Amino acid sequence: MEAAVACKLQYPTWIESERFGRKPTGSLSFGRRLRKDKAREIVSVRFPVQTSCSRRQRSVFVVSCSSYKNVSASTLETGSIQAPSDEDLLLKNKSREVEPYLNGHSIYLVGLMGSGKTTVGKILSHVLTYSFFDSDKLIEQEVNGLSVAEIFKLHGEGFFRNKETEVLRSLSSKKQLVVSTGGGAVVRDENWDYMQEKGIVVWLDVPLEALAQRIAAVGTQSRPLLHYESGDPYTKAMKRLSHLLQERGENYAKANARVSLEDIVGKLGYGDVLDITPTEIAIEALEQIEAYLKTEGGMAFAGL
Ligand SMILES: Nc1ncnc2c1ncn2[C@@H]1O[C@H](COP(=O)(O)OP(=O)(O)OP(=O)(O)O)[C@@H](O)[C@H]1O
Ligand SMILES: O=C(O)C1=C[C@@H](O)[C@@H](O)[C@H](O)C1
Repeated sequence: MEAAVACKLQYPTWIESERFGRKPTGSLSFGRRLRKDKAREIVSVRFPVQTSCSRRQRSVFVVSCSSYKNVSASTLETGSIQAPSDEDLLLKNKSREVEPYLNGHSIYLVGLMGSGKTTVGKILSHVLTYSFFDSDKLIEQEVNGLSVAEIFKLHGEGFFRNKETEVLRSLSSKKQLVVSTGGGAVVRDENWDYMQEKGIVVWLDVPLEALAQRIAAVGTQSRPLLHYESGDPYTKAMKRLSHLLQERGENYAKANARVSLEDIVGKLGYGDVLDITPTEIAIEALEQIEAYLKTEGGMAFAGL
């Protein structure tokens, strides 16, 4: 067992050096002699063949360990190693390409709750060196630090929507922002006027099943619009989100740019939208923003 633990601690460094030293596919193995019983410990690491279309370099590995006399290997560790530099570099390059077209305009992310507006928004703001704001958080600050769920409960949805419009108005005159908006911000026309005064609106279009899975993973407590449904968190989220998408689908579709996770799966050759990283979504967002800004309407908007 001690030997097993030692392997576990030692191998990540070894795997890393192998990974960069040679193509991380196929399998590798080596052994060493254990001092006490002179048994030979065999360690093997398996890397599957990589898909070349991926924007990231991820190697899934399986580390197993067995003694010489008992060759049935027990798996010590499975996992994946990611080289973030590829994705990060692509993101950086894309942002450099898009910046002149963007010309300082803000980015407003819209989409159903759980679509990743905050997660992706923070990545975009960081790479563009823009300021990040979450409109739900700004509303909470305005209302003495009450949570969105408490605001709904104490003051009602109408009050919350008015605060949301006030917050968007206060941001509308500013440039170089990335704003994660509330899921329902798209329903009021005046909110669109504020968002588009100096900003581009980007819709994160995520399949409902993926949204419901993400929301179920963190629970539905902080999301008051899901409280009316019955069932387990996944079922509650699915029911409510499908209604909301029916109600708001046309509004989301008014966005200047759409980032479809299903399209990304197709582009990158992945099996599932759950395989897409937030950075890959941020890259796609920049690509879609660039495509919009290269249209006649987009160029006129950005003053180019
Ligand atoms: N690409 C992704 N893959 C997996 N999980 C993600 C991804 N993007 C976001 N998540 C997770 O989904 C949850 C919701 O993400 P996030 O808070 O960014 O969404 P949101 O659109 O801002 O939600 P809300 O409008 O409800 O505030 C979080 O737990 C986050 O970690
Ligand atoms: O979809 C919605 O209407 C909402 C989404 C959240 O971001 C919050 O703005 C609030 O819970 C309402």
